[in-house]
Order: sequence, then structure tokens, then C-alpha cells
Amino acid sequence: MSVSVLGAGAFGTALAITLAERGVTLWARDPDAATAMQKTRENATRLKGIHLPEGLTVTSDLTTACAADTILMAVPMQSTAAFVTENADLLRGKKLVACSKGVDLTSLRGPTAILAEVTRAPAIITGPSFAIDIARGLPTALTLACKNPILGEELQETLSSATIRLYRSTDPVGAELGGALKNVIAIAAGAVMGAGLGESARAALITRGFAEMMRIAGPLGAIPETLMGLSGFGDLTLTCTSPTSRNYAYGFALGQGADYDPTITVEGAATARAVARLARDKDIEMPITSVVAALVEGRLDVSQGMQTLLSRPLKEEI
Ligand SMILES: NC(=O)C1=CN([C@@H]2O[C@H](COP(=O)(O)OP(=O)(O)OC[C@H]3O[C@@H](n4cnc5c(N)ncnc54)[C@H](O)[C@@H]3O)[C@@H](O)[C@H]2O)C=CC1
Ligand SMILES: O=C(CO)COP(=O)(O)O
Repeated sequence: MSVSVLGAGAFGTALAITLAERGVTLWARDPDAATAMQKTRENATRLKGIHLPEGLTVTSDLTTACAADTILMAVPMQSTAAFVTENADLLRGKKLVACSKGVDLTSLRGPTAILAEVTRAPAIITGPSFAIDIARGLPTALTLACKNPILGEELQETLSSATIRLYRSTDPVGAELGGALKNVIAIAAGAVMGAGLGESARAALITRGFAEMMRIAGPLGAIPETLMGLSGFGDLTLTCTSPTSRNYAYGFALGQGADYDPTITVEGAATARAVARLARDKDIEMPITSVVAALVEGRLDVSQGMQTLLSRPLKEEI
């Protein structure tokens, strides 16, 4: 099975590094960046100081990259739909594995629904994993979800490595929702810490945020229990507690009233807005997600957001 990774950001590059032993092609859209990476054996903008092993070839030629039979899609969520439409002929019928986390703001779809336009059983790799940890060869466990159990097993074999342990699932919708929704809660957790509201408040937000994740999972077609695994609870734990997370760091900046570099990928910002719409359409209560959407859109500040959450009517925990 030949493998390519599309998208030479931090995560795409990290995944390609782990697959280099078996041979892998990494596609970067910028020809100059691709040439520099191939020559210097480093992705200096995203993973400075990490060596790109010999088995990893970088190209900006998409046709060459898409000659592989298995393709990992690591372009950010909000660019995925346009990318798939533009390159449908190259992607059609391939074994496609989504690697992004989020919900498309225009169509309100997750990555596997978008990939399903061009392939029958799209898979997803998701779970607690900072790109830098993967690139350094630190141990990581992730979920590999695919509706087709035979293809899921094949991908699990191909994409596991000495340091990445992949657990199989046949619920790609649940796996992708876990990864998408945890980023929204991570923004909230960061905001609480940035505003100095304390670790107890953060623990409450993580727990009530997880309740929201579970509440919307079933109505969106997921098996809710999937979100109790690596792709949901696991990634929620990592992202809500680490300043390495861009979503957490963005929330932290909001909490402090500080600026945040708009060129940094923060998937939870658009996803909060998309999920708030889905929740409204389906009449599902998601107060934390709604507050994060309002923070991102500048309709509330953190103290107003917290007041909104605290002033809700008292209720049973479940
Ligand atoms: N960085 C991390 O630790 C992890 C990231 N992810 C997910 O991976 C996805 C990608 O994130 P990162 O690699 O971290 O982002 P990044 O910001 O490091 O890189 C994004 C890359 O995508 C490229 N890109 C942007 N728009 C594009 C388009 N229209 N066509 C082609 N290429 C395009 C950019 O040039 C850049 O190289 C996100 O959904 C993120 O949630 C998942 C797990 C870990
Ligand atoms: O998804 C991630 C870890 O699993 C990376 O999180 P950030 O996108 O918030 O940096």
C-alpha cells in the first residue's frame, strides 16, 4: 500500500515522519516550501529542528502525490470542502483518511462526510496527539475509524508505527465529532484560565462541556460511547489542560483580552459557530458551545460569557 499525506502543516508533516520508514510522499501546496523541505530535510515553519527522514519525499505536484492508493488529508477543516471539489478527479476511489478536526461552517459537515463525495468508506485518524510529540517519536494512541471494518483493519495495520498505536472503530462520525467538539471546549477552558477564574471552574467546564458533546453526538448520527474514547474524552483531556494546544492558547488570549495571531490554525473557532447552528437547528441545549461561538464572534466577552452560564436555571446534572 503506497501512502501520501496532503497538507504539509504541523500535523501532516508529523504523520509523514512516522510513516517514513515504509516510504511516504508529503504534498505541500507551496512549491518553494516543498523544495526547501526536500532539500533541507526540515519543515522550518511548522516543526523547526525536526529532521525529515530519508523515506519521506516532499512534492508540490498533487498528481504525483495522489498516485498513492492511500491518502491522508491533513489540510485544515475549513479548506477541505473546496480542496476536495477542486481535486475530485485525483481523489476519487482512493482510500482516504481524514486527519482534520472540525465542522465545515458552510455545509455543517465533518471531514468524512466531505470525503464521502469522492470515496465510498472514508476513514479518520483522530485523538490526543500534538504534532510535535508525534514528530519526536513520543508514544501516542489514536482512533482509526472507518465504517468498512475490513478497510479499517487494513488501514490500522498500514498506519500504525512503533510509536503510534491505533485503536479501531467503525464509527467515523463519533470519532470526528469527538475531535471537533473538544476544540470548542478547549477554547472555553483556555478562556477561563486566561481570565483567572481558576482550575475548579475549568474542571466544571470540561465536565459540562463533555455532557454537551455526548448530548449532540446521537442526534448527529454518532454512537455516543465513541466519544468516551481517545477521540473524545482523551483529546478533551489533553487539549483543555495544555498551553501547547492552539485552541486552549487562543481561549487563554481571549480570557486575558490579548491579541492572538490570526494566521494560526484554531479549528475550534469556526467549529463553535457551526455547532451552535447545528444545536439550534436540532433544538439541543449546548450553552458552553453557544457562549464560545458568541466569544469568537465578539458578541460577548469572557466575563459576560461566564455570567450567561452561571445565571442559567438550576437543573439536574444529567
Ligand atoms: N497540530 C497538531 O498538533 C494537530 C493538528 N490536527 C489537525 O490537523 C489539521 C491541520 O492542522 P495543522 O497541520 O496543525 O495546521 P497548520 O496550520 O500547521 O498547517 C496547515 C497546513 O495546511 C495548508 N493549507 C491551508 N489551506 C490549504 C488549502 N486550501 N489547500 C492546501 N493546503 C492548505 C497550509 O499551507 C499549512 O501547511 C487541523 O484540522 C488540526 O486540528 C490534529 C491533531 C494534532
Ligand atoms: O488536536 C490537537 C491535539 O490532539 C491539537 O490541538 P490544537 O489544534 O488546539 O493545537
